[in-house]
Amino acid sequence: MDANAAIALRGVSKQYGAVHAVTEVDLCVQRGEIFGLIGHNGAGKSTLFKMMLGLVAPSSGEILIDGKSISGRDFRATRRSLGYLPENVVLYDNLSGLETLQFFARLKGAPLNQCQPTLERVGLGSAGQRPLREYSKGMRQRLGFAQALLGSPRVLFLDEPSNGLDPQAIRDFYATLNELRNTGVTVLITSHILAELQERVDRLAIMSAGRIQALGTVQALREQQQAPLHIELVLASEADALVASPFFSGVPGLGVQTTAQGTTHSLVLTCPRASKMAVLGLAAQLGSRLLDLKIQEPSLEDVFFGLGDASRRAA
Ligand SMILES: Nc1ncnc2c1ncn2[C@@H]1O[C@H](COP(=O)(O)OP(=O)(O)OP(=O)(O)O)[C@@H](O)[C@H]1O
Repeated sequence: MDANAAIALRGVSKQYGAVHAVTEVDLCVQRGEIFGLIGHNGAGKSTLFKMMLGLVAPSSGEILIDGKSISGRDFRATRRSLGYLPENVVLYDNLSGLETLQFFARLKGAPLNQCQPTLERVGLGSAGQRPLREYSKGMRQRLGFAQALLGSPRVLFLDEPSNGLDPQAIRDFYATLNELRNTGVTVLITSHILAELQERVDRLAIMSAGRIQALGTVQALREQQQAPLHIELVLASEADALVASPFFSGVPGLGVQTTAQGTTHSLVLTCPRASKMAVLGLAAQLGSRLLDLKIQEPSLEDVFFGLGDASRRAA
């Protein structure tokens, strides 16, 4: 167990009666990492978050945040350096955005003069005086993010933070996370929008039925799973003839599909990683018949579904 890590878990489990919400989780998140946690509904992500925050006691196992045990006496001080955006943040409609942040700042012991700059940081600078009943869903979510940022946390736990955000707001949100990461802040984030996480996390864990099924960078997970690549060959002449010919038949495990759009014909090859160079070598032999070549890595969604039924199981 790495006591220098921002977050270290060993053998962490949580049972609610007969329900095994989290089972034997080992995890280590380094300082300054943006770490994603994905999994089906009921996989145990929120429970894991709540245990790391000290809000729910583990049934067994050990959790260190910044080297401090969450069950230790000095965890109260560590807790002040944590920020949490819950999946459903409860807000009071009659308070303004600024009053809401001031309320959370008092609870957290954060300086009140951080509230207005934090509102500005999440793009709500001019909406601070308006009551929350006038806020849109996305504005509420930004305000939830703002309260998580109060007190300049060293570790941020964000449970589905981009819910209800428009594309520009999602960009702004991740730009803020990158700025925070550059100052050494550690970010744990859950999302069901895998395409959004794919380019934005340093590493991630895939949870299923309370357990971590896979862990690593997106690229490492692709390789672990041996998820196939898609290689598209755009051809000058009709592709069908090429499929009929034994051109690619020597490459093991290759799936071949033809597509046609107007006068352009393409071959889409589903290619095992190990056969990539063999396919590229053959493609080079097509000479001027090959107009273009596109290689598409499997998406995080492909990796997720590649884990089989377990990754899709709902509670
Ligand atoms: N307070 C509780 N009492 C009993 N069971 C609970 C409690 N909280 C969670 N569970 C159960 O623990 C399991 C994990 O739930 P959890 O909320 O951690 O999943 P999740 O991965 O966050 O799901 P989602 O993606 O739907 O938010 C589920 O079976 C859930 O019903």
